[in-house]
Amino acid sequence: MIIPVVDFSVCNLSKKDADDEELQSLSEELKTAFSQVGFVFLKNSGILQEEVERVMESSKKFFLQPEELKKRFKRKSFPNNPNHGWVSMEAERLNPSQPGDLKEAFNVASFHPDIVMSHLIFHSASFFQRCKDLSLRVLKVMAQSLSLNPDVFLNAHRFIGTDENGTTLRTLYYPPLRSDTAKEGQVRCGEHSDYGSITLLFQGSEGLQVCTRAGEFISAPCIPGTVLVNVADLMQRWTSDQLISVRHRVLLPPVGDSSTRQSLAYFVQPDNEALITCCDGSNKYPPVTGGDYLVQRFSESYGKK
Ligand SMILES: O=C(O)CCC(=O)C(=O)O
Ligand SMILES: [Fe+2]
Repeated sequence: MIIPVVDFSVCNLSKKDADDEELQSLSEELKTAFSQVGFVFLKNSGILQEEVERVMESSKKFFLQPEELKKRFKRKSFPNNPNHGWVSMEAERLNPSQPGDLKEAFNVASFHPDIVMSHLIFHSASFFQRCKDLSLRVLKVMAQSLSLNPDVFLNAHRFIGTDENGTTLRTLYYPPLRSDTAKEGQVRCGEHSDYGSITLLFQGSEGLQVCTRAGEFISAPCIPGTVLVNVADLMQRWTSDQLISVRHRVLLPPVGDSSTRQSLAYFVQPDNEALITCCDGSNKYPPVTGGDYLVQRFSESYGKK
């Protein structure tokens, strides 16, 4: 199995409307990718490599600062949005059965005026908007690909970028490390599937592994200029398992490799109040609101140590 590369030109961010015929083949390609692999690379989305690099560079400056300074931005210290802020090394375990992940992260989840406008947030605010625009385009084609009302997913994503919606731009920093000093079972990012509707991922270098339907992990290549999009758990539930949310992880670097790794993940979440019911009317899963589902999933990855 390989992750397909699909040309998103017809819905490129610089374009207004797509031609129906061209949309038809794009939606078929997306449906095949999302129902069989769960992941797809989009090329010609409109988001440029320079934009990605700018956010990664300003993020790196933030992460290289002394711990004392970063602590001032700690996650859970922003009253408007408890998810906003810095996540320190080993604070999070995406696979709760393993030790804490060897990564740092900064969640950009709120743009409230009283949130300190650091350099990082300044660059990430415009990137957040670009990712929002792209996500809405992807969600629309996804609905079309399942022969649903094209607005069915969009109607539940009206408040991205406000405190009524949990969508987060997460900048991830995996510092250099010696694999032989890691704890037993410890990795850079534990095996997990994402929580929300879809995730956009921009990798600075290779390292991500994706689980196939046969249960083996394959390495996702790093293809500059593309965006890797995956289906997340709530979308799988919403589509009664027609689209699949698959597990993925980032292992330790090979022995002797002391490079840093960076990535940007844009986790798209439905609005807190949006009620997610199986779109085929099957009621295979009970309805749940976007907000309740997210709170439940967060409690698992930051749970008891
Ligand atoms: O860093 C990566 O490439 C993946 C990170 C990831 O899967 C996540 O944070 O959910
Ligand atoms: Fe993930």
